[in-house]
Amino acid sequence: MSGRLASEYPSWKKLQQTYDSEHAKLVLKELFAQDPARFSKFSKEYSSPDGPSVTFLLDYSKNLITEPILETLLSLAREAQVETYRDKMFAGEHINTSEDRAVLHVALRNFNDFQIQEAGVSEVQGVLAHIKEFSESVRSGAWKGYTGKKIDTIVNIGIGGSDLGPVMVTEALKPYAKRDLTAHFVSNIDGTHLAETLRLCNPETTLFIIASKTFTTQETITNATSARDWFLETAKDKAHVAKHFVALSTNTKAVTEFGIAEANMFQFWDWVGGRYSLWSAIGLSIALSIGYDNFEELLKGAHGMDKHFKTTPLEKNLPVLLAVIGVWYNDFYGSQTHALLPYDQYLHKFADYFQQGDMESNGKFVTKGGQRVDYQTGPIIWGAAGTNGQHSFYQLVHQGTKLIPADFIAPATTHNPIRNSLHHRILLSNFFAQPEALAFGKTEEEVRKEVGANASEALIKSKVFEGNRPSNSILFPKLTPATLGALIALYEHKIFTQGVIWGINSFDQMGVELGKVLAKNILAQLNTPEDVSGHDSSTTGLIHYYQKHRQE
Ligand SMILES: O=P(O)(O)OC[C@H]1O[C@H](O)[C@H](O)[C@@H](O)[C@@H]1O
Repeated sequence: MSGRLASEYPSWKKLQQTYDSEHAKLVLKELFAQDPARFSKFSKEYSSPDGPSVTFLLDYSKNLITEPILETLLSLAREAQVETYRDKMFAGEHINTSEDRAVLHVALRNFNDFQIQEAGVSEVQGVLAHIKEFSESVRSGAWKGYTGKKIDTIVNIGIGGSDLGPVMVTEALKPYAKRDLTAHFVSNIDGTHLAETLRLCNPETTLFIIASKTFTTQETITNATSARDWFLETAKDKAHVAKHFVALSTNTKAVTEFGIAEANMFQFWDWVGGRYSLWSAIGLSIALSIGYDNFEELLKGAHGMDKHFKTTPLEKNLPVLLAVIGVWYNDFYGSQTHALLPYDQYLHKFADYFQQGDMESNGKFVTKGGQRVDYQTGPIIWGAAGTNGQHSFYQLVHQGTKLIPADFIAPATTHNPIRNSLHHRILLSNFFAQPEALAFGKTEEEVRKEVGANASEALIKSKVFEGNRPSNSILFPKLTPATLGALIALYEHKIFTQGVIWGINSFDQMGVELGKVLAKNILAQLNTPEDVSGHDSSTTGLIHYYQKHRQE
């Protein structure tokens, strides 16, 4: 984040030399055989420094690293001044330089530990009190709809960071949810998303939460306006909007212009990045679903991880360890992607969430100083809940030609111990088996023994697992709100650390602008073929084909 090219650091050069001369010798099977203490050297148990108890085990021993390699990776983090930039973030310095903004999601979950000077930070507690009061009144039934009925459905209308966090967390913490308060999330501008959701809603008992930091996002404002039209078809009187629409935003003017009173607005600030905003007012749907106390546990769990990140030496600092190991694969092994594989159905949106969290943060080719990087930055993040992925894409992860580092994530205890936790034991046996299979594979010799003398050479080769495919494993006692908070913060700080090493600004998102501008221009040209101008022949041809075939 200093804006320097990472490839100029002495440790980067050393890592390149190490990779060139040693990577062929980095064989997990041998590394484990040579060192019986490998697991204890390369695993760490996290315990929350204070607040609600959170513990988990991070096992990073199945990575293609040795102690000297890890030391050099940590030196790289030091040369890139990760600690200095971390402290600048926590102090409220404007490290988002292109937008001249502080980056203070840590202030949203700060329970009086960090002293942060920035406008708005002193208002955080007031907004939390507003969230508490409002969510309790909706959940208790004290808040009534326009015909005097209690709210039984909430619809969060938002996109990107104003959608993905609330969806992921409400799904993850469903065991804590009020089951008679149904939560829906509408994000896509495709009218189908709203139409299919409204089919499930009763205007008398539905609360719409319009979530948009800017309150100018085309999808959200269009969906919100259509939802209001739908509501008024039944409710008729505009005065009833106040009981059924609230806004989560930084833009008071646009919210009031939309017709939502300031009293029904939950404020946040420009130093909350969209993809880091679930901890802010954007988390209202979470608080409504799981209750304010659980929402606060989520914040406290994250705060514990913030303290860990802020105070722990780099060699024991879990987000930093994940970050530098990721850099090793991304920049030296040439891995293009990183898979997030939670063995927990409740975490089925975890990878979706971190697609934005990571790829919008670190998908940048220019350093903070404006130089084109000469190395890879953010990986492609993807994944799915286990064991589903095993029956679709794991074939490629095991035997394909690409190296795909993966994080396996699982709870020791399930919220649904059906058949005496039989399901969970089967699930976890897979959680243990997959990293083992990836790391150690199956040799040709082993295959030969198994298939017998008559098997063809081709069959034997096709059954070989080369192994040596790296992974991290994260195992925690149970998926509680605080544990989830800590896990999310773990990845947030991993992303931060990698961004600093790569010298990029992880907190702007210029790359989403061009498409928006072009779409606006095209929208004005869609009516008639004569209006279509200024495009290449492909774009023109596509628009003309649409104009010929649409039925509206
Ligand atoms: O919350 P909003 O202002 O509506 O923004 C919603 C989303 O849209 C933008 O395009 C950004 O890329 C995202 O970072 C943001 O989360």
